[in-house]
Amino acid sequence: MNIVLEANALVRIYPGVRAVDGISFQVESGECFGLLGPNGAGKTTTLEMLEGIQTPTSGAILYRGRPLDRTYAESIGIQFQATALQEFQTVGESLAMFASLYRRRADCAELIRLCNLTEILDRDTRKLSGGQRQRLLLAIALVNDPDLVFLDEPTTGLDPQARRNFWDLIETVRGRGKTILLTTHYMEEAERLCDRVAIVDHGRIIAQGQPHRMVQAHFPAAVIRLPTTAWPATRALPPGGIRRNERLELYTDDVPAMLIQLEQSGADLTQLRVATPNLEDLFLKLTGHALRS
Ligand SMILES: Nc1ncnc2c1ncn2[C@@H]1O[C@H](COP(=O)(O)OP(=O)(O)OP(=O)(O)O)[C@@H](O)[C@H]1O
Repeated sequence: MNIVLEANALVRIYPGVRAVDGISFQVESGECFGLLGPNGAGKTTTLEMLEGIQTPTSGAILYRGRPLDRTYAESIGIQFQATALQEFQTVGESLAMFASLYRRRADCAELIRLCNLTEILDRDTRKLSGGQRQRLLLAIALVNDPDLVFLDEPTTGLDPQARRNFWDLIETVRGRGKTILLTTHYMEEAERLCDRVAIVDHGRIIAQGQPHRMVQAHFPAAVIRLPTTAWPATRALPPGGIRRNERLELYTDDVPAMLIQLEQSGADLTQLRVATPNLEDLFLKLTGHALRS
């Protein structure tokens, strides 16, 4: 296992807030590692410590086995949640300006192709759509050809199509051997992009591992959902059945047997849905509250 980045018992206390409360994980070379959690969980604060922008209150960070030093900034690329772009600059000028800040540089023409910026190179950066802006910010994060790339909620605010396009782009970047550490509060994003995720809540990691394995470890293979009105009011719920947000949920490894049982109980199956449990279900199970409020 080739560990690129290591967070050991990181703590960050702001006045009155324990934003990060003892977070530890390791990021392996070439993987996409995700910090998944709701707003305010402490993801950005954790990322900023790992980027060398914030100093931990306590704990240690190692890059390739050593404490962060002055050369670290040359090895990493950062896509911030909000980057102020210089006004009155085009996309091309903006990229060139950021490139000039580094000794090590990516091939700019290649970067422009990769991030699909060719058509908008001469556009004023204030006139970009959400997706175009994120592609430019990713190009800026890659401008020094970093080994390790930090993406802080890279698709927040994008429409579903732009989000999917951006996921493809992140996968291409990862396919080129970059190690990626991203934060997200989108479960689908973590499941689609991340080799491993750490689920963060109230400044702590409550579970970490490969998304599908984490879900498998906590749930049977399927979840059957019915409106609560579909269940006969006078009958007790089947074993393991739970009521949640006007819905009845039944987790099972044997869907046909459960369907027979439901039918025999007199349940109305017309609006029945069968789904595979996911990270969102896991978050709810572990914390008692939803990932997205
Ligand atoms: N500079 C600061 N001063 C005081 N409190 C802060 C500061 N920055 C963050 N916090 C608090 O620390 C906690 C964690 O915030 P953080 O931004 O790291 O969470 P997050 O998971 O990244 O959420 P978001 O998705 O909203 O960015 C929150 O309670 C937040 O209000």
